[in-house]
Amino acid sequence: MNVGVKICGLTEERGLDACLEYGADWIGLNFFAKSPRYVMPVRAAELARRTRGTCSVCVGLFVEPTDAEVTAVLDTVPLDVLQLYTSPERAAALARLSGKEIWLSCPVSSRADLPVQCGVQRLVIESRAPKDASRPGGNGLTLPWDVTAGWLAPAPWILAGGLTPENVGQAVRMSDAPAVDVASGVESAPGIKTPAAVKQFIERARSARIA
Ligand SMILES: O=C(O)c1ccccc1N[C@@H]1O[C@H](COP(=O)(O)O)[C@@H](O)[C@H]1O
Repeated sequence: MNVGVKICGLTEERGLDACLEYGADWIGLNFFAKSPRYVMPVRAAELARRTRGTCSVCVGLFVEPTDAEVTAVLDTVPLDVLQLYTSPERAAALARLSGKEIWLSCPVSSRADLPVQCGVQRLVIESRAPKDASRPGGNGLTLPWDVTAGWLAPAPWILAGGLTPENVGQAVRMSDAPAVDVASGVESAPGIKTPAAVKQFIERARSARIA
């Protein structure tokens, strides 16, 4: 099975064009204002429109958003999916409000943290941020990849946290992840993706199970 790839935190065309050229399945736009990868909705709309007519799907990332924040972004940006850092109950409410496909981020540090049920379309299994971190993701931290081996996932899922072109192959093999997500691991600075790293990340994720 082909490993799906999401590249998250795009802020500029050069990085985005690399993601489209090398066939990223999902393009992440970050609407968490405290993130160095935050994009204003008007700018995000320009980037999202560039993906139309390609095979890549646009994902908007939100941290504990209000209804008004989500509605304002959706009024401007043609998003396909909402990736949420919130509770399952709030995710369900935002699914009803937006009518969009919902992904829910699940912070994981051990097997006990893995969800056994799920009311969303996809789970993002991600390293738990340190208590003093300013954001719940995008910190470049890995989780122990073998925690998901043998897990009966209640929904499709994606592995995130500290992935790089150098470690993504081992991460896919150890975790058995069907898809992977990267932000900081393919950047020269927050939000600025390196085309060669994007290419290498996608190639190595895709060939991980063949190697
Ligand atoms: O990237 C951010 O700044 C960010 C801010 C708030 C929540 C999530 C964020 N990023 C997401 O975190 C994971 C892992 O990122 P990394 O590869 O470890 O840098 C990924 O899903 C990003 O989209």
